Amino acid sequence: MTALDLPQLLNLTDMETAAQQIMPPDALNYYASGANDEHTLRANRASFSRVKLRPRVLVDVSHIDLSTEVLGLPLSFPVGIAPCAMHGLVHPEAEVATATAAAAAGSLATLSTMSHKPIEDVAQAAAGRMWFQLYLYRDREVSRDLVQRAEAAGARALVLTVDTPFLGRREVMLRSPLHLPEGMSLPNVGRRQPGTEHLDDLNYLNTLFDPSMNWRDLEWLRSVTRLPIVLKGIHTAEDAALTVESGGHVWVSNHGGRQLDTAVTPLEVLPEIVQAVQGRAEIYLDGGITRGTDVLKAVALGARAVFLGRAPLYGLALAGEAGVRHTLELLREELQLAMALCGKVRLAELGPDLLRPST
Ligand SMILES: Cc1cc2nc3c(=O)[nH]c(=O)nc-3n(C[C@H](O)[C@H](O)[C@H](O)COP(=O)(O)O)c2cc1C
Ligand SMILES: CCCCC(=O)C(=O)O
Repeated sequence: MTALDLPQLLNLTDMETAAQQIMPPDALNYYASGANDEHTLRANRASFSRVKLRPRVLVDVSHIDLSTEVLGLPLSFPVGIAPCAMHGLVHPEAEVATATAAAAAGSLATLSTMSHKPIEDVAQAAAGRMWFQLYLYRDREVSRDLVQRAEAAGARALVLTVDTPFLGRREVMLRSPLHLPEGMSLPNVGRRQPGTEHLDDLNYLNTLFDPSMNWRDLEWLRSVTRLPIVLKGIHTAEDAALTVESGGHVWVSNHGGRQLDTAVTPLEVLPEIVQAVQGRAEIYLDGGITRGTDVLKAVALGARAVFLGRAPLYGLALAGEAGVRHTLELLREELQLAMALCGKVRLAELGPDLLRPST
């Protein structure tokens, strides 16, 4: 598909369907899968449609302002790109294309530890609009080096993923293991350790993560960086409170349904998390966002911004940077219209009164 064909794709689901028709089977299995029975994967999307909107009328909506700030960085609308591993499975420009698109849209890209492109190249493309996601390795020296490279390259925050002591059980991947194509190495992962030849690529990466990671490791992380720290994978008020006490920001996520199946969905726990945080930290959310109204609902319940996981990957698979741009622009247009139809002109006007919970 070329950039010229993109306007035929009217929404993120059209893009997903089109991308899935052209993606290599390995990439499709890896991107689309969730854990176990995929209940949580489906529930993430369903949680948005269950919440109904209470629009107000007779408001002058001729000018709508979608702008916001995350950790002091201005965003043209409250949507960023979540960290996803291995963009190179679907496009040779990989994370560089994604970051370029995010920068052009006035958005923000979070670079995964498991990227195909080096941190410095992506940071340059992101032009200051990049966060770096960290998987804490057993080998702390490797993690320290990654953190310091990200900081030196201009990352604006560190996103520590806390829901992945071990990778979830994605049965699609067990049936059809991922083998990275020859020459497609991950620059933030050193040479493969001898004695691991029997493991497929995902299972090998899994062995690098440190399952002993706990709250005390945040002190170590703080000692090696001055960047703000965001904890990604918070599901409960209890952990949100601990995050704030440790000086971090809260990213509500169940990893796109890829970790603990039947875990709570981000939208349904957002109210308890907002109450626990009490304005002391920023709160973000990801999982299942495909519509402007989804963004609106998350912001109305207290998220400062939301992040997209799979959707930009489908855009990238279809048309590289232009495809990711299209994903972001569709969502921006939908959000703008949803604001107008709700009688709201600024994000600060969105609150729980806009919503009617499911009965
Ligand atoms: C293919 C794929 C790779 C992912 N890789 C990472 C990763 O490297 N680090 C991380 O913290 N989260 C990772 N995630 C989780 C996403 O950051 C995000 O939480 C999730 O995809 C959001 O749900 P959505 O796909 O429904 O938007 C990955 C998700 C997918 C689909
Ligand atoms: C070993 C890479 C893990 C990436 C990840 O977080 C995911 O696939 O969900």
